Amino acid sequence: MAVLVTGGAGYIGSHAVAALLEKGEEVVVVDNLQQGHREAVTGGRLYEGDLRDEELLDRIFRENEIDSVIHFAANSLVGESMKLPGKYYHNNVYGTLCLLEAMNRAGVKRIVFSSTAATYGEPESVPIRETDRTEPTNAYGETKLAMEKMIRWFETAHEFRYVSLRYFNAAGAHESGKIGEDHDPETHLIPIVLQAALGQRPHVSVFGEDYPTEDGSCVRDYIHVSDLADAHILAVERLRRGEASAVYNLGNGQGFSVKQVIDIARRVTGRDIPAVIEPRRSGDPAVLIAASDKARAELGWNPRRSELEAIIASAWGWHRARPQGYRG
Ligand SMILES: NC(=O)c1ccc[n+]([C@@H]2O[C@H](COP(=O)([O-])OP(=O)(O)OC[C@H]3O[C@@H](n4cnc5c(N)ncnc54)[C@H](O)[C@@H]3O)[C@@H](O)[C@H]2O)c1
Ligand SMILES: O=c1ccn([C@@H]2O[C@H](COP(=O)(O)OP(=O)(O)O[C@H]3O[C@H](CO)[C@@H](O)[C@H](O)[C@H]3O)[C@@H](O)[C@H]2O)c(=O)[nH]1
Repeated sequence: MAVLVTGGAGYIGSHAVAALLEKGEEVVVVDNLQQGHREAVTGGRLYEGDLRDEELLDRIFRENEIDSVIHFAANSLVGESMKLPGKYYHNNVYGTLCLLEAMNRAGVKRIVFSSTAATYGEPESVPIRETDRTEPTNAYGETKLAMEKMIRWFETAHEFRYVSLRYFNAAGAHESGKIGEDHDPETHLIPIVLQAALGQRPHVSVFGEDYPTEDGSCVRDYIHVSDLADAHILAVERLRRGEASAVYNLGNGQGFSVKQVIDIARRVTGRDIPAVIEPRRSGDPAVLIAASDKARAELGWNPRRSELEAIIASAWGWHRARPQGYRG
């Protein structure tokens, strides 16, 4: 039986594909390569195409013996979603609807879903637990919450089983050095900081220093992409055991401000990284830190690369070896 990975040529998806292959799983990927890279798919079978192409999805389910789906494919940028909410509703919500309908037609009812800390919005308390209020402050988080709820209704009506994984901020690269983060344009903090360290950017912009945090910049919980990948394997195994649907936070439970991330990157790289204070980016909550005890207890998840220095060093290894990403 194969696992279908949507968005498997993207950053986190490609690391999940690598982890599945390491476990001996058969893997099928569908990706429209708008953000993904052919080279990032290190094995299995790749279909280049869009989730909203129903005929393609039916063909994929016909041509492969798929028992579970891991659904990464989405647009996922907080800032962009505030300018182009329609793009997010169309790709994320309608794309997920097409996927669920195709799964239902094919009788495939297990799904692991890439959800996000952005579903919570401004947290009611920190660290954030899965039972806390979900009130997104950006259109991206709103679409992800809608996708989670849509999957729940497919459980009620069609006996789907799901695991929704609400990841906090993914960072780092695969230990093989073969895959890592490469977005165009890049908007994520850690790769931007490392591009500045490489001299590819004149400076890093710090979006806001008037947040109610210790140094005024936003605080996030950074989690290594390979630790995230491991959680997906555990989630597929949970669904195969026939256990109940569930929602899990995935983070390290430690918050770092934008300024702290830049300081740690200066230490790790030994390079000067100029920073410039700029206005807030629309849609950003001040603080996002995970309580992940539930994933540890129920999934047996054990993140092994938790130190931010090690996470940044892992990303630095990739950026230094591949300064042009998959193009270089
Ligand atoms: N990066 C993070 O820190 C983070 C945190 C929380 C949640 N997430 C979620 O994890 C998932 C993966 O994030 P990522 O950082 O790897 O993003 P990414 O952009 O690198 O990967 C997404 C992949 O999906 C593909 N894709 C998008 N829409 C598609 C469509 N309609 N049909 C086919 N392929 C499509 C893209 O080409 C890309 O390869 C997303 O769903 C995102 O919302 C990411
Ligand atoms: O040049 C930059 C880029 C980012 N930031 C700040 O750094 C923090 C992290 O930003 P970024 O790396 O863009 O990640 P988030 O906006 O926190 O979102 C990521 O993390 C979320 C989970 O927390 C996921 O859902 C999203 O898909 C993923 O993009 C935020 O406070 C940004 O305002 C800057 O100050 N300067």
